Amino acid sequence: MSHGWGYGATNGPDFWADNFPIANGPRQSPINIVPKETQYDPSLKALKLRYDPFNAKGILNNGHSFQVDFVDDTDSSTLTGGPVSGTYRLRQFHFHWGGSDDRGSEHTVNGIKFPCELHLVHWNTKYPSFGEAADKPDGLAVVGVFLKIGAANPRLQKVLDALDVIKNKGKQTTFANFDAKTLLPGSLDYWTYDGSLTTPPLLESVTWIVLKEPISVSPAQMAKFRNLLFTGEGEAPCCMVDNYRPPQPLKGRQVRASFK
Ligand SMILES: NS(=O)(=O)c1ccc(C(=O)NCCc2c[nH]cn2)cc1
Ligand SMILES: [Cu+2]
Ligand SMILES: [Zn+2]
Repeated sequence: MSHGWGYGATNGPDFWADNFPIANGPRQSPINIVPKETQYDPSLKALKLRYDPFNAKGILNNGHSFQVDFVDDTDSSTLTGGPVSGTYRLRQFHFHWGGSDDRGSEHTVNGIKFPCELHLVHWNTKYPSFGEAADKPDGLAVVGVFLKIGAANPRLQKVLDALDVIKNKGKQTTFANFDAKTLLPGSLDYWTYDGSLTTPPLLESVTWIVLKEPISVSPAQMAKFRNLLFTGEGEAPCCMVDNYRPPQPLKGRQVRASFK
């Protein structure tokens, strides 16, 4: 992906508004979630995530994170229920992480940063494709999962073991037969709010569904994330770390909770 934006001192989040003025829009993401200020909404449905491992396709270093892409030409890996109506198809998942365990997540809870955050990206099948859905107010639904330091998470291992071959920007490899459901915590209790992509083009098209329960990751596993490079082969190497946007103004938005 050749794009000028990044997370560096001269092209990071503070500069994104220069080329993407929506960066200062009314429904930007991520946000700081203050549980005491969220509103329990009994009308919110349970989140229904049905993922078919057969849909996993490949894993790519796109120069700002790495993503696992899914075949999304049928309704075999979907998100339904929760705060959304209709059917959303899983397109990809990716992560954001820090250079050390004290930072890395995009959403924060009571101002607390987690070392890493997983995003499972889905698009609304009322539109013909991801590209068509990406700029519609109800086009995307992203499930956010916090990772907190603890015991090594065996479910992450297959993803982490693939990172050695996609160290540089633009590298990709096949990634078959992966069940993304194994990355989810035991509880699907969530907070939800209307937001945006957290990277340029920062489109205000995302219904955010942030799970309350984190999954675990060990320090050694975090080191594997930090082994990736923002840079392409032959360029001066720059470690892929701190690829997170800080929380954005709530601007009057309500954050609803699916649980008491
Ligand atoms: N962090 S997030 O809000 O979940 C998120 C999810 C998806 C995209 C996305 O599809 N971006 C458009 C095209 C592109 C450019 N570079 C790589 N993909 C960006 C951010
Ligand atoms: Cu890109
Ligand atoms: Zn993301």
